[in-house]
Amino acid sequence: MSKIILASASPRRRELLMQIGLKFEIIPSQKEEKMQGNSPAQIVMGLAMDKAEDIFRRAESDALVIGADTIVALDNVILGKPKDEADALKMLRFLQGKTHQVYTGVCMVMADKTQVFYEKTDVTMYPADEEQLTEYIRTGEPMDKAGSYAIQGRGSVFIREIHGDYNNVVGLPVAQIWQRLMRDEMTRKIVIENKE
Ligand SMILES: Cc1cn([C@H]2C[C@H](O)[C@@H](COP(=O)(O)OP(=O)(O)OP(=O)(O)O)O2)c(=O)[nH]c1=O
Repeated sequence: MSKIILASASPRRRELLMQIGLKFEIIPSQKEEKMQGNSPAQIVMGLAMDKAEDIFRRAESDALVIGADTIVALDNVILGKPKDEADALKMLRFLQGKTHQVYTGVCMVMADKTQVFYEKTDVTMYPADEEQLTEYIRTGEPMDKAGSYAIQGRGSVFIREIHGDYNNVVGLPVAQIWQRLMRDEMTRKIVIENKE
């Protein structure tokens, strides 16, 4: 039986993959995240590949390893996780009142096949003043999130509209992952073996 391994330390990703009824192991990649590429899509796919391939090298040869990375993009500026609270405030000031894109890259590695893809979601924020943003940062929620907000948490108060896959914003486009797993005979078999 082939194992499914999620190469991620993110509790959001774990929950989303559990939500679609899969059994899997978690082995987070410790690899330093180096952004490379000319577009947000290329960057997230590259980072997802780094994480998945790092874990695949150490896994049993018949494993299916899934890695992912999420970033926020607006006007050619790319936002990852904030370095500190001042950085989080800068990001939220920039995003408030505007529409940005959330990109999650996914890489699924198997011995004889690798699939790399991404999903993009448009997110529009309400305008917010300095006091609201500072108060939000004080909750600590933004600190480990790309773009310094969590749509699934208190950050939801800033969200006016989204266009696209909600789960993609939270960190894993499970619908696209599922569709791709079902399309391929080999991965479909692995899913059936690893159903919860
Ligand atoms: C925009 C947004 C991001 N996020 C999260 C998803 C990701 O966990 C995080 C972006 O950081 P990532 O570097 O993509 O992932 P991670 O470091 O949390 O986990 P790992 O590399 O081990 O897989 O931001 C939310 O939870 N809600 C949101 O609304």
